[in-house]
Amino acid sequence: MSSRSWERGVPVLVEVENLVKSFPLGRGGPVVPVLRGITAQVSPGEFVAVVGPSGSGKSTLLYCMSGLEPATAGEVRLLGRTVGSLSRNALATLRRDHIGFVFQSYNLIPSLTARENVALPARLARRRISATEIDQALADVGLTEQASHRPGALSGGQQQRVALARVLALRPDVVFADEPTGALDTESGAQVLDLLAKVPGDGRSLIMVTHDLQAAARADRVLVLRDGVIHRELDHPSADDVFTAITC
Ligand SMILES: Nc1ncnc2c1ncn2[C@@H]1O[C@H](COP(=O)(O)OP(=O)(O)OP(=O)(O)O)[C@@H](O)[C@H]1O
Repeated sequence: MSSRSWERGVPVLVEVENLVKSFPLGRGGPVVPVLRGITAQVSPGEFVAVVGPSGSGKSTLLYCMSGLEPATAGEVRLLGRTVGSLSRNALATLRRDHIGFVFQSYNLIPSLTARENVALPARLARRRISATEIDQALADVGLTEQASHRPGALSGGQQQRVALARVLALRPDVVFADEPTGALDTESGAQVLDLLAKVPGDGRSLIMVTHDLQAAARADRVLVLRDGVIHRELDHPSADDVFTAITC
């Protein structure tokens, strides 16, 4: 890469350069490109939304950016480390210590209480996290009273807030969110979005895939994907701007 941003003294948390990702079309079928040369950077404190038509490659971009999916070609750097050159363990450690994920499906363990679900990743990662920190994470998402409830006794919005508390308790530098409000009603979705929107305010970055124009309009920057390339990039757009960029 010609001018690495951190070499110029500009902190960048996530950087992709000419990212290409291809998948085989069915078993033994031809390999088709889904991402066809994407270059983007995300700085600390930024909220970046990724929008675009269904199948344009939004989730694939998120998974490649976060190191969950290997790139077919091009470079992905997380906190200045080139993902493709890391060992599987080093990548897992980097993700564990710096990255958080929020999915549309909350992925909570049904047999564990909200508090236990929040504590689990830290325990698995052998990270010290106090009971006070766990309680604070649940309080931050407004679920103090539900701390001992199991997911089955919580609404979808509450479950997503537990999932968010689970991520935020580990204080990741970058939070990746894939349609985090996609399964929620308007009010629950707005609550989850309000909480997510605080992440960049705390100096961390939030990268969120969404179909929700209003949600995208809260981002500092919106990447509009079409057919696996960045079709438009918008700064502080309105929901109407986002709609126009997706459809035109
Ligand atoms: N693991 C995979 N194997 C094969 N093809 C895949 C895989 N993951 C994604 N694809 C294909 O890549 C294309 C883009 O998928 P992706 O989920 O990234 O799009 P998207 O923009 O997030 O779509 P949506 O808005 O519907 O969620 C689709 O055609 C999809 O079928």
